Amino acid sequence: MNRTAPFARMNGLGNEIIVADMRGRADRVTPAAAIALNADAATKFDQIMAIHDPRTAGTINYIEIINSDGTQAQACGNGTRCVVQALAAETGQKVFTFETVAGILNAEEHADGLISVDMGVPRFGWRDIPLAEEFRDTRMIELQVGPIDAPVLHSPSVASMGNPHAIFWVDRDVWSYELERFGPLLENHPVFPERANISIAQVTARDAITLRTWERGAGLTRACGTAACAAAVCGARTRRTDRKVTVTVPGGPLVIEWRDDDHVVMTGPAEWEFSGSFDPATGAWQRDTQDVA
Ligand SMILES: N[C@H](CCC[C@H](N)C(=O)O)C(=O)O
Repeated sequence: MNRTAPFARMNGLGNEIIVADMRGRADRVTPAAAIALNADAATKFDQIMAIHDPRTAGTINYIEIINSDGTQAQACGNGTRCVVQALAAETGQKVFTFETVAGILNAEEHADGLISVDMGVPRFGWRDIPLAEEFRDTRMIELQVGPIDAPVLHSPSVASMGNPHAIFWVDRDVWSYELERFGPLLENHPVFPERANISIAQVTARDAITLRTWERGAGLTRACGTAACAAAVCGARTRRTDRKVTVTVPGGPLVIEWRDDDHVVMTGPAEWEFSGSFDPATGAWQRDTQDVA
């Protein structure tokens, strides 16, 4: 087996993604390789989307998701759009069915280049999020954090899109909160036994949310697709928003629709940056010469 595997450096609304082509290989991207790639400014990433051979009939690939701290994630919306764009460019296919830890995802690249991913169904039970104790109403759980000299975050909605999310609703500009200070405290709060992605959401219309996210295992990112989905379904559950909303994250807008069949469909862009090859065991990499501008 060749020591190195191809990769594409991409982004989904600024969420920095490495799409690693692990097809035809028996090995996996190691946490050490992820941490080494993230330590290099040129390949610093939020998530690695490792494309493996299919594990379930009817799917074309199994996608393993690794956060920049080396931990595994069950779902990644922006990264899935990057995988779709990379495979569409390679194969000419426009419709895809992937398997991830969170389940089977269907996706499509549209003629305008935007990509829609069916992110599956949201889960709201306290055991599904998961939470460390029983909360009967996950539309709002009692959780408070924040020093007395700053706006306090409290009473989040919680949901799972395969990965855990807490959405703190605010009525001030989302940039007026020190998410870099509160984020790690909340990510690691004991109420979240598997940690959690922490978002601040401001509803600006029945069909519009502004969102910032401190991601589990990655920190502040310019976009979090599953958080946008979680904010959309929690907005509808708490009657703040309709079931189709535009969620504007620092990197740009995502359109999220919580369909009547309970599936959540996210639509947005993906962008290729450069390609290279890397050693999945160590993270040593080199850029492809032909794409150097
Ligand atoms: N940090 C997340 C995974 C990536 C989510 C985000 N990048 C997205 O686009 O959904 C977690 O550990 O659950």
